[in-house]
Amino acid sequence: MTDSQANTAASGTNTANTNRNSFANWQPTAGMTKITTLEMHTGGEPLRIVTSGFPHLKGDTILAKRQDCLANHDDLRKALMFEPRGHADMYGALIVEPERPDSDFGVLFLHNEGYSTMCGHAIIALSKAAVEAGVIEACEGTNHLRIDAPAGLIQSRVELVEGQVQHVEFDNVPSYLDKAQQRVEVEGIGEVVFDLAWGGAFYAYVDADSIDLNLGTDNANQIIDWGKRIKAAVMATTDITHPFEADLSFLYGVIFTSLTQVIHPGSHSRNVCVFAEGELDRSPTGTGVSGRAAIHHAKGELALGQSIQIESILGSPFIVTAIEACQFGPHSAIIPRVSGSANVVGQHSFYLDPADPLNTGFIFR
Ligand SMILES: O=C(O)[C@H]1NCC[C@@H]1O
Repeated sequence: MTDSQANTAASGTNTANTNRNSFANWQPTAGMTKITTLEMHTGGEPLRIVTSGFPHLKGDTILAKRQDCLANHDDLRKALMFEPRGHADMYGALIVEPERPDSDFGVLFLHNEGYSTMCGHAIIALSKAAVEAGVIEACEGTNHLRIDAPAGLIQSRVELVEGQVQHVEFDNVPSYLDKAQQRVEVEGIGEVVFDLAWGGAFYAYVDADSIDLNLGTDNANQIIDWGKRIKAAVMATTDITHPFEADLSFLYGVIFTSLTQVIHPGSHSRNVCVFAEGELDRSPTGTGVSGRAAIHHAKGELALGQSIQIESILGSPFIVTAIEACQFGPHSAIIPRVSGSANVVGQHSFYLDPADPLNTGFIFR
């Protein structure tokens, strides 16, 4: 008996003309907006790259385009990040025209609360995809990319061996320790000691062992809850000022670190980042490991040229190297170099139906 005969026999009379594959013939109705994406992850952290369907953004700089997106197209960010198309921990990248004449492209980073200033896991995924998709003309050996992010110019390199991507790394913006060993009282936790550092975004770094916080996957809810509480307390008590840009002067998240809770013998430590509206980074956080390198360098624990491997809540690794020292406004800074790996998981065609009451989505967090 064929599949279709079996189907007819099992389901009774009106199924003679049933074609179970005809769902694939569905076509959008007039008025629907179509947005296509390439779906990737870097060390487990999702990246939804918008490939078509997003309106052109106005502004000569990436920060101006970021403002335009927030003011005029924020519903599209929500539609792509929130359920039912995304989820509370979704992350996205929107490719825009660069602001520097010799850059390959510009990028805005999207998350559950708004638009971040820089994103290392996204840069790793975008660099790999740019080579594989032909965004730049790639060759065997080292391919160089220049990407304009809100926080500044990011230079990445993609190593191709026999047509396969073998290694991706990027040099971040100058990163520095802003305030060391600050103390804050946090409701439900008690006194928390943190370092404030900039690595393309501002984070409060808290030693998880000092507050008895388990950084395992089985404790994700408590990590998110404590991350949100500490973020609120730090924001209420701490001056956060980028040396050049008011638009970059905000606390993005809290990074819990641990030298003891590591699963790979090669790992120096673990980073678990809670950012935006309680998003939990599955990767070790590219901007976060940049801030870590700056902190360790400032404390005399990481020399120039020295690398450490930092693992995520999943154990996925990034390697960060302090490659050179520089001055960033009033701050002694370093340039961090970060490497990690990313994979493609799919491609989507999303539709927004004006008749859908949940068009712009929802999240539970
Ligand atoms: O890798 C990073 O830098 C990012 N991952 C999610 C939060 C940060 O933007």
